Formats: sequence, structure tokens, C-alpha cells
Amino acid sequence: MATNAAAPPCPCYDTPEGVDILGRYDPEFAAILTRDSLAFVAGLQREFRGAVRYAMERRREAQRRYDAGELPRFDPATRPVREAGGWACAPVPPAIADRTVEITGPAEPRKMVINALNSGAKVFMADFEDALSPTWENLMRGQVNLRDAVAGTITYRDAARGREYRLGDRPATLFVRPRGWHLPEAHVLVDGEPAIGCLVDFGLYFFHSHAAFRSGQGADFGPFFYLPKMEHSREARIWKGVFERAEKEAGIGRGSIRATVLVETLPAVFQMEEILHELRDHSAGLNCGRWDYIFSYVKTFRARPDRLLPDRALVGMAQHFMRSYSHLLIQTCHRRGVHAMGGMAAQIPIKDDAAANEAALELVRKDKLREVRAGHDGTWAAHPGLIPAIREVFEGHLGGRPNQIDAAAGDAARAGVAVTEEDLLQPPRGARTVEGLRHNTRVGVQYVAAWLSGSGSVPLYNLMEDAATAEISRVQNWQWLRHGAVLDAGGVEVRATPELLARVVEVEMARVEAEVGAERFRRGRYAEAGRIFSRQCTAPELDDFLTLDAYNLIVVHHPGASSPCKL
Ligand SMILES: CC(=O)SCCNC(=O)CCNC(=O)[C@H](O)C(C)(C)COP(=O)(O)OP(=O)(O)OC[C@H]1O[C@@H](n2cnc3c(N)ncnc32)[C@H](O)[C@@H]1OP(=O)(O)O
Ligand SMILES: O=CC(=O)O
Ligand SMILES: [Mg+2]
Repeated sequence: MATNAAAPPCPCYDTPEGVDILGRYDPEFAAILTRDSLAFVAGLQREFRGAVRYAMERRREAQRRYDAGELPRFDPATRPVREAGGWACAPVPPAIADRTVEITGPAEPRKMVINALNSGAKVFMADFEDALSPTWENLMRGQVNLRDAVAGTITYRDAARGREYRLGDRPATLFVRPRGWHLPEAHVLVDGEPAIGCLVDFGLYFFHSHAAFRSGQGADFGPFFYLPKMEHSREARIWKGVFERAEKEAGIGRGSIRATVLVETLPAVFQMEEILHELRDHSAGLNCGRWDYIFSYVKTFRARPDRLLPDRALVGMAQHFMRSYSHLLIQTCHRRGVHAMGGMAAQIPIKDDAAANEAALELVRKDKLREVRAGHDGTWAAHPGLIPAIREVFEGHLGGRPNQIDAAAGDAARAGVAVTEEDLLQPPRGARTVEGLRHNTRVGVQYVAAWLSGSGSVPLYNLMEDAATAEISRVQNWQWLRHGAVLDAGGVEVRATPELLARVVEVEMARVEAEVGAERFRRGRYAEAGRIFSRQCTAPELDDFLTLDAYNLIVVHHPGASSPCKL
């Protein structure tokens, strides 16, 4: 009997004991997902998963207390940490003394990574978080891009436009933002369970790049990270443990790794000193993640009809609670000797209308001037086209100094120690309108459609939209419906109800279809996005994260991807 010729061995990842890869096999990804790098990631999972589970349970428990009427506040138990004058964070590494302008963008596409590194910004924050839809392809390509960026070998050819991309002479210094603690990575199983997403992001990048980074960009320090969405210093303590383990395994000095923590949840603003204290040997300061912070304000106060937000467009840094947050962050960082980073203005360049473009740039300039006058040491830019204007504002104000950490100057310092719990919680003021409900819906649906299709940051109506800004749209609609907010409809008052939202979704979906064209609408995931967004806005209980709920829709399993080969 004739036998089949031996089948070619099926390509699959070579995994250590207890690790399974369910994502598509690709030889490029296999160079990232090596047996040794996966063993490193698995070690992190096994040591820290219990602590992460506990921290997530404590988040839920705190929320139950807020739902019952308790307000977030400074913790009396950690008063000594806040009031002690005798401690400071480790000195700032010379390589990141000057962070006046930082560009952010997703770690994939590759072209964007090169553009960001060449943008003239001091730092590029490569994002696995708000700006990246965490598909397997994006995550793995992002890892490939960052490895090549650190090695200095990253190039890209845009065949359609006949353009070559390569690194310039003075690339920005790389920071990497892994996902938040709450997100799983369903394509990597450790002991049969989905891995913790941020430990996959951190672990793979650290494993492949720490040596090249430290001998190149970091000048003996690094790698550098941004840490998102924490709610309590116990979560920073887990990162400290992760860093110490990584440093030990890599044989590099304790305190090499540095991280800037985004203060972008309402509970975390009451924990800034404690977070810096936990990370004091690894700290690279704090950042005002203003968009997630607004999202978190709504989420924390989900049960309270007295905390309804006005239209999203009115909740800016001029609101008392936002200004107080930025001032307290600056005071805290400067007291402890680290950078107080500003946040993201949502405007991006407008290509086809010079006057509108100038108006957008002016808004960015004003925002940045407010930041640097308040005492921020640097800030974020969403787009390379904004960097000259932002640099001019920051460098003009700093007058040759790399930062103003020691200056004790600025509005925040002048405000003294006066930022109180009441300041931080003061409800924002402004109108609530049906147009606001419509705008939230139009933006939310388009963002979810883009995210499901693999794009985590998109331009919509001349603004940058990412997971954080989209979350505001979602939770604001939910909050208004939940509490039956009275909305202004051009002089007439109407109440937010599920029926009103259903009508708004119908009208806005039709408008989006007309704007993007019937063909793109049909091929895109707009209808699915409309259903998800509506469901989320009308859910009896608020989902913690839009991206957690929608994550299953972007998971694509290839069960034969890791050894022993099962195909
Ligand atoms: C709330 C937060 O977390 S904020 C931080 C997370 N969010 C982000 O990082 C958003 C970053 N910004 C972006 O993703 C983009 O600017 C967008 C999606 C908003 C707009 O991008 P585009 O539609 O590509 O803009 P546009 O067409 O004007 O781009 C012009 C060029 O600039 C490049 N570019 C635009 N933004 C960036 C960026 N942030 N980094 C690097 N390059 C960029 C584009 O790749 C394009 O390059 P090319 O000329 O070589 O083709
Ligand atoms: O991550 C930044 C934010 O504003 O959210
Ligand atoms: Mg954020």
C-alpha cells in the first residue's frame, strides 16, 4: 500500500513547560516568542498572578464602597508617607532629564514607529495600551518593531508610495507602555490560563531589548516604561516586584528600569505619594492621563446622580477638579525630585483647511502654555505636526533648562499645599445636551468599529480618538441614561432614556454611513460596533472597560501554534 510522503513538520512555537501559544504562527513572531523569552514571561506570571488577582478584587471592593456613597480620599493609614519630608525618588537618569516633548503612538504600524522616533520629540512612548487594538498581529508586530527600533535597524518600505523609512541621526528615547493590569492575553496560556497582558508586553520587550537599550539609548539605565490605569499603590508595588525580578534575571543593577506612572484614575490621585514611594528606586515621575481620568471620574461615581458630567467637550483642564489634579501632581513630583508630565491635547493637524488648522494649533499652544506655567516638565504630542509648536512653548518657557523639577515655580507651587479632597472631587460644570449624546454615539461607534478592525487610534472630526477618549463617550451616555439626565435639545428639555438613545443610534449610524460611504460602511465592522456600543450604554451595570468586553471579538485562536505540534 502506498504511503504518503512524510508531511513537512508543521511550524510551531517552541514553548517551555506550561506555556501554550494560541496565536498564529509566524517565523518573525517566533524570533520574539523563543523558549527563553516565554520562560521569562511565565516566571513573571507565576510569581505575580496572585497579587494581580488580589489587586483587582480590591478595586471591585473599593467600587462597592463608592457605590454605597463613600468618597475617594487620602488614606489615613499612609499619612506618614505623604507627610514625611525625608525621602525622594532616585536621581533622574541623564538620558531622560529633558522630556519637554514626548510623542505617543501605537507600537504598530512600523512606519509610525519610525516616524515617531524621527519626529524631533525627546521621547517616543510606544503604546500597547490606549492607542493599540490588542490583536495578536498588532502585539507581535509591535514587539518586532520595538526590538528593531532599539537595535537601530528598523526600516520600512511603503511600496505603494515608493517611500523608504529609516531612523534619522537623533531618534527619540523610547518608553514603552504595556497594557493595564486588568487585560488578559488570550493567545498566551500559562498553566492553562490566559496570561496577564501587561506582563507579556513588558516581558517580551524587556527580554529582547534591555541590553541594547542600556548600551545605546539609556546610557546605562533603562529600559523605560509608562504604567497605565493603576488605582492604588499596591498595584505599583507589583510593578516594583516585576522590575526587581527582571533586573535580577538580567544581571543589571537595581533601579536600572525606570517608569512614569500615569495618574489617570480618580482613586490614584489620592495615592500619588504612595505610588512614588513604592517605586522610588524605579520612578521616572508621574503623568496626567487626563482622558482616562475623566473616564474614571464617571466610573467611580457611577451610582451618583449628583455627579453627572456636562458634555464631553466641556470637561477640559480648566475645570476645577482637573486643574487641582494637575497642580497636586506637579507639587508631589517636584517634592520627590521627579518629572511631572503633562497630558494629551486632542487636536491634530487639519489638512484641508488652513484657518481651522491654525485654530487647532492655537488650542494646542494654549493647553501647553497652561501646562508649562503650572509647572509641568514636559508634555505629550499626538502627531508629529504638532511638535514644533509644542517645543516652542515649552522650550521658550524653560529657557534652556531641561526641566523645572527643582524650580518650585509655576502655578502649582504658588497654589501651595492647598489642594484638598474637595478640590479633587468638585463636580464639573456645564450643559448636558442631546448634541452631546449624539456626538458621543457617533464617535463611540466609529471608534469601536476601528478597534475591532485593528486600529486603536484614529482621527475623527479632527481630533485624536483612542480607547481613553472613546471610554468617556461610552460611560457618559451610560451615566446620563442610568440617571435619566435632563438634556438640552435646542431650548427644549428632554430626558435621556433608552428610547432616546435607540433613536440617536439609528440617526447617527445613518450619518456615519453617509460620511464614510456605503461600501466602507458595509465592509467595516460598523453594524457590530453599533450593537456593542448600544448594549454597553444601556447595560444595567456599567462594564468596567469597553475593551475588556469587546476583547473576545478580536481573539483569533490557532490551536496548533505551539509545540508539541497538534495539527
Ligand atoms: C489618551 C491617550 O492615551 S493619548 C496617547 C495614546 N494615543 C495616541 O498615541 C494617538 C497618537 N496619534 C495617532 O495615532 C495619529 O496621529 C492619528 C491616528 C490620530 C492620526 O494619524 P493619521 O491619520 O495617520 O494622521 P496623518 O495622515 O495626518 O499623518 C501624517 C503622517 O504623520 C504620521 N503620524 C501621525 N501621527 C503619528 C504619531 N503619533 N506618531 C508617528 N507618526 C505619526 C503618519 O504615520 C503619517 O506619516 P507618512 O506621511 O509617513 O505617511
Ligand atoms: O493615557 C492617557 C490618557 O489621557 O488617558
Ligand atoms: Mg490613558
